[in-house]
Amino acid sequence: MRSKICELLGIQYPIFQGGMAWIADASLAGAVSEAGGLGIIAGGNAPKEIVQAEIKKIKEITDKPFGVNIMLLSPFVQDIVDLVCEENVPVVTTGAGNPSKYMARFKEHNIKVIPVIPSVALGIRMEKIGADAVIVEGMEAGGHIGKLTTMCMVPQVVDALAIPVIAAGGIGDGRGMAAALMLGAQAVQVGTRFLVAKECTVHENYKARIIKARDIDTTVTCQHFGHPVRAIKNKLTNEYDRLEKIELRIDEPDLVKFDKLGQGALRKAVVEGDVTHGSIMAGQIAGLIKKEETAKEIIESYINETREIITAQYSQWL
Ligand SMILES: O=C(O)COc1ccc(-c2c[nH]c(CNC(=O)Nc3ncc(Sc4ccccn4)s3)n2)cc1
Repeated sequence: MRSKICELLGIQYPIFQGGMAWIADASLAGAVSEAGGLGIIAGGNAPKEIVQAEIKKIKEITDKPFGVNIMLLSPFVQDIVDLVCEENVPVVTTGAGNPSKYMARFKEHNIKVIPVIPSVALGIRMEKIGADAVIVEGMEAGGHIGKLTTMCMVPQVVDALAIPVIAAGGIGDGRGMAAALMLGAQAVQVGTRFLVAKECTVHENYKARIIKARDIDTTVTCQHFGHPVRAIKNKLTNEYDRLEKIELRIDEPDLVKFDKLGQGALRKAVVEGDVTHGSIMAGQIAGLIKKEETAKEIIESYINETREIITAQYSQWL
């Protein structure tokens, strides 16, 4: 199962692992790349030396292609841009903002640049300034999200752009992957399913909450204040809801309260395992995920299920 994206990046399978902040380290990304997908190390909000250590680790784990995700809200974004150029990182994905100001620098260093886009308009702008492909991430995804769904945004971006589209958001098995390919995507990006990969180093409490999650267990906080984020409901999201109800009634809402509530929340869940007061960022597809598997088992199940659906089941509709 090869696509233009596989040729472009030199990967065996058209499956990216999402560069999830605080979560996507060399252990997870290295295992994904070794299994034939594109492992992606998270830049997140981390300083240069932390991300540099993960890049050096992944180069020891695999000689296959890998990527680094640059989260454009990070206070260290310029340092991470310098780092991916210095370390000859082959692929960069970007999120949570517009990477236009760094694009020339990436292209000078022959880096393949694949921005996450929340709309057709930004996709058109990214194509114009030289993006190699775009990741269309629907609001079904975990973490920081846009407003459109994967099902609606993918075909519209496919029609609007000539460069390849990678679909992300709500793709939890071969059914979602087959659907994304039918919508015109050349590959998929998977986040939530890789949270329960054996090589993922998130706290076991975090993994347990994903496995236990039902379809209705995620919610979106800060829809009106700052950056909308999807996570599993807990005391933290309840506190966000309480604050939002109060601040919505005020002419000049106090955004500092929301920043304070969110500070360190993801680390609290990922590292300390505090799934009551920490932020358990996860997508709506968490309800489909029932067990921990290796990255290799996850990737092979996506590929085998997608092949089965497109060859066997698809013909019944002809
Ligand atoms: O036109 C513009 O400037 C706006 O452009 C964009 C707006 C949004 C996006 C976007 C949405 N989703 C993504 C990719 N996904 C993500 O970036 N997911 C994330 N999860 C947790 C994160 S950590 C965080 C979260 C919020 C605040 C601070 N830190 S980042 N990019 C991309 C571009």
